[in-house]
Amino acid sequence: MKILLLDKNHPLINAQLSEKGFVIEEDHVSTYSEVLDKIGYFDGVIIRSRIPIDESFLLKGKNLRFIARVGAGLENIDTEKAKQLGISIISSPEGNRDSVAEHVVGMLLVLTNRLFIASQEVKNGIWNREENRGDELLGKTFGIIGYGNMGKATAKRLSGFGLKVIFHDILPNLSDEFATQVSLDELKNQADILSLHIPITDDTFHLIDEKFISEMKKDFYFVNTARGKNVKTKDLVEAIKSGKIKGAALDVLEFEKSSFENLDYQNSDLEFLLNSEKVIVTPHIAGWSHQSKEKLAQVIVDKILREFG
Ligand SMILES: NC(=O)c1ccc[n+]([C@@H]2O[C@H](COP(=O)([O-])OP(=O)(O)OC[C@H]3O[C@@H](n4cnc5c(N)ncnc54)[C@H](O)[C@@H]3O)[C@@H](O)[C@H]2O)c1
Ligand SMILES: O=C(O)[C@H](O)CO
Repeated sequence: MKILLLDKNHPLINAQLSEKGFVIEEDHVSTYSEVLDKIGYFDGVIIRSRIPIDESFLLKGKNLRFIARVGAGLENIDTEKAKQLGISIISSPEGNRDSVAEHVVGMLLVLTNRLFIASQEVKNGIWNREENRGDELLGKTFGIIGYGNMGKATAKRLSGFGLKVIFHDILPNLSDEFATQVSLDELKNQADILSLHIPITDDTFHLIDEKFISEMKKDFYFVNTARGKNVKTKDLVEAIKSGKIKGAALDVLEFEKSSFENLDYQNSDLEFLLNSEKVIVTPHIAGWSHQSKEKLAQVIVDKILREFG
């Protein structure tokens, strides 16, 4: 089989698949239309986020048998059309869920213990203990929306903190030893911390908006490592200003360009988030550890070999 590798990834993908007789072409530079011109020659494509796999792409790829995404989110792929055309979609959330879960815990502790602000102050000659008292996690309720790979891995990591972990998911009967499934209303009633772990779809676009936030019974901390577009940023900003959201840890932002490689900085809501003491922001790196780079690659290779080897 001929496979087109469209993004830079761990070299083990190319090495292991070549060894098994797959013919690999690596192309990290061609534009969408240049890729379209040649996609008909390939049996499989491996991507991260550089090129959208839309209907035109899939129709041009007459020989395509699979699209493999090095990562979890599949919003960059027209999965419905692929299904209709009998093209397999392979993703690799098992490869970056540990990294995401550790990132959530890390961001949460930084936020609730004011670690970043306190450290910056000391470095700037300010010794301010009173304003930098931490807010303990012990006894709080951590509410997860979306209990798949990322949500579950996060719940597992939190079990040692004395938190009650609850979650809401559209699929039933997912409770386990780490967390208890509740209705969305119940989650809104109980949660002191809200963490998103849902995909971005038409149903989850701007799920967190003014209405949702106002229905949260308590003031709460907010963590988002899912997608920026799950949140209506204007409403998030208002809730931080009003104190309803006590602090936000954001790995993803609505203003990311599609390649996840930069931000659209021309926006006043973004400006607020970047300047607010109550907000910490990372550049879409929750699933981007040294280890996940290799694990994601290995998951992709193993799944391709299982199906097509
Ligand atoms: N920041 C990062 O680096 C990073 C890394 C990995 C994944 N992600 C994001 O996390 C998302 C989740 O990944 P995953 O592997 O856990 O996906 P998953 O499919 O394993 O789990 C998602 C869960 O959300 C549930 N869900 C869907 N819509 C819902 C809704 N409206 N309300 C409640 N639950 C709903 C699904 O039933 C499913 O159980 C990805 O789609 C991606 O956007 C981000
Ligand atoms: O979906 C994922 O795996 C990460 O967000 C990187 O795209």
